[in-house]
Amino acid sequence: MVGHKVTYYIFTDQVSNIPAFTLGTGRKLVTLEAPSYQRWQDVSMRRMEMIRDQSHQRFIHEVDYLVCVDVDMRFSDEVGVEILSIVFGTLHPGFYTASREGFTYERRPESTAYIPRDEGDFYYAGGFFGGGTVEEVYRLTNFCHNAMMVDKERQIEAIWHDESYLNKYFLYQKPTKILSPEYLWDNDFAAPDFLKKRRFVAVSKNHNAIRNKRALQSVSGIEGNLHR
Ligand SMILES: CC(=O)N[C@H]1[C@@H](OP(=O)(O)OP(=O)(O)OC[C@H]2O[C@@H](n3ccc(=O)[nH]c3=O)[C@H](O)[C@@H]2O)O[C@H](CO)[C@H](O)[C@@H]1O
Ligand SMILES: [Mn+2]
Repeated sequence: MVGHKVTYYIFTDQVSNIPAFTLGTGRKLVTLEAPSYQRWQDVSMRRMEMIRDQSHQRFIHEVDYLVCVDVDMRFSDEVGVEILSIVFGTLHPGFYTASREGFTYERRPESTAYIPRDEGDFYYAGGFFGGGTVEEVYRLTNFCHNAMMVDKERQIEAIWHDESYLNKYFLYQKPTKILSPEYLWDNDFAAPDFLKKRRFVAVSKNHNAIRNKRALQSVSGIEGNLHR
């Protein structure tokens, strides 16, 4: 977004571990302290609540467009104002050629994220959406958080967590723009010839090791006990 003003809001429960950055012209970094959750699923899902609350309290007063991304991603080519819209979604790099039956939507009717087998156009990635007027991001995150809370009461959690609720939201509230997997790539997938640019790429990591580390820390008491 060269030539535009950009504020990076980083949610973290480890504020003191954020390294010093040298930011380009017009860039600003704001750290927002986030609560800790023991389960990685909750860490991921509770982002909806945090974004919703900050949209209302802060973002609406500070920015024109709000884009929400995973933290374990790297910009590796241009991502400009072409992404902006009223609200955008991004095709998941694992499912852009899949048929409807192949989408990993939540299929249990008991869940608020449920999508019937004869519905749904695309499978959207949880890691890049918004982009978005703050009002629209508020609506989206508010829907997802409330749906998660209903499911929590029912003791059910959607198969792909926040991503499943996002897909449910976009089923009936269609995004006004859809980004191609150039905008959310993962090098674990074989790249097709037509993928000319990898603009925003998942950092390779050992999911299990990281998730088990969280679980182990909670057993040893660093993050509280294992009760959930
Ligand atoms: C690229 C992409 O579409 N990613 C989605 C995919 O996750 P991923 O497989 O990419 O999972 P992930 O480990 O990146 O977790 C999702 C995100 O939650 C946050 N986090 C998670 C764990 C933790 O200990 N600390 C922390 O900060 C962080 O922003 C992270 O990027 O599926 C998740 C739900 O299952 C989310 O929908 C992600 O958006
Ligand atoms: Mn991720």
